[in-house]
Amino acid sequence: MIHTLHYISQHSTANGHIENISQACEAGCRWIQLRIKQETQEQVLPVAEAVKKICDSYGAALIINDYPAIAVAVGAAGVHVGKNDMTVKAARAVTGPDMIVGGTANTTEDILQHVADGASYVGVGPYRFTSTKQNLSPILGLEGYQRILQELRQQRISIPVIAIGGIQEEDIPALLETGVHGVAVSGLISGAADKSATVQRIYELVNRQTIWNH
Ligand SMILES: Cc1ncc(COP(=O)(O)OP(=O)(O)O)c(N)n1
Ligand SMILES: Cc1ncsc1CCOP(=O)(O)O
Ligand SMILES: [Mg+2]
Repeated sequence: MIHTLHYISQHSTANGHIENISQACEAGCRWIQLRIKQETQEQVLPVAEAVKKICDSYGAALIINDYPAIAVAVGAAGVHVGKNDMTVKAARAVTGPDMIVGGTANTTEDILQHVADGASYVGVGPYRFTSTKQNLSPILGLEGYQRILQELRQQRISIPVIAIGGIQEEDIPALLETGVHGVAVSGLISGAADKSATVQRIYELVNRQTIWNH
């Protein structure tokens, strides 16, 4: 089952990612994506091994950003790949059929391709501008999600859509109303003064909507 709250790590150092993920787990996050940019696969591997142990101790699922081979090597739950990484099909060829493979999408066409390639979920964004990621695709806004989710329903396409990009707590109810399955956030939790309280409020928002939708 794809969770409704995805936490994406961010820090400038390897140890910072480990600390960052420990804190997110301690605050209650149970779906963690290790996202280290501007490091080699060799440098990311030991960090992935360390955070896998942390995630296991909290019963949290670990997704590795960009590197399917690392996801396989550390026994992570899955991998997330974007347009500049590789296709979902290529990632799936590395992970095999059972691992979670997520793909980034900015359009309905992107989503259809990921579905055809065997994606488990799609990360769709950005919702709004964010400084967490560089070279953003066109901003979708609420209208973008309304249009894309409607197109998916019209085409009878069913795949968990995870909204991402600059998402704040107050955005979540309206985003879920569009039909998205959940949200992926980084800055909202990384920068929170009280991470536990923030995570608890986000879970209440995403889970309340899940109950309404079913
Ligand atoms: C859940 C989720 N959605 C989208 C992304 C973005 O992935 P990508 O486009 O490959 O960009 P980077 O994160 O690698 O900079 C994501 N990581 N997670
Ligand atoms: C990885 C990624 N992909 C699109 S926006 C984004 C960053 C999400 O982080 P934040 O929640 O801090 O905007
Ligand atoms: Mg990527």
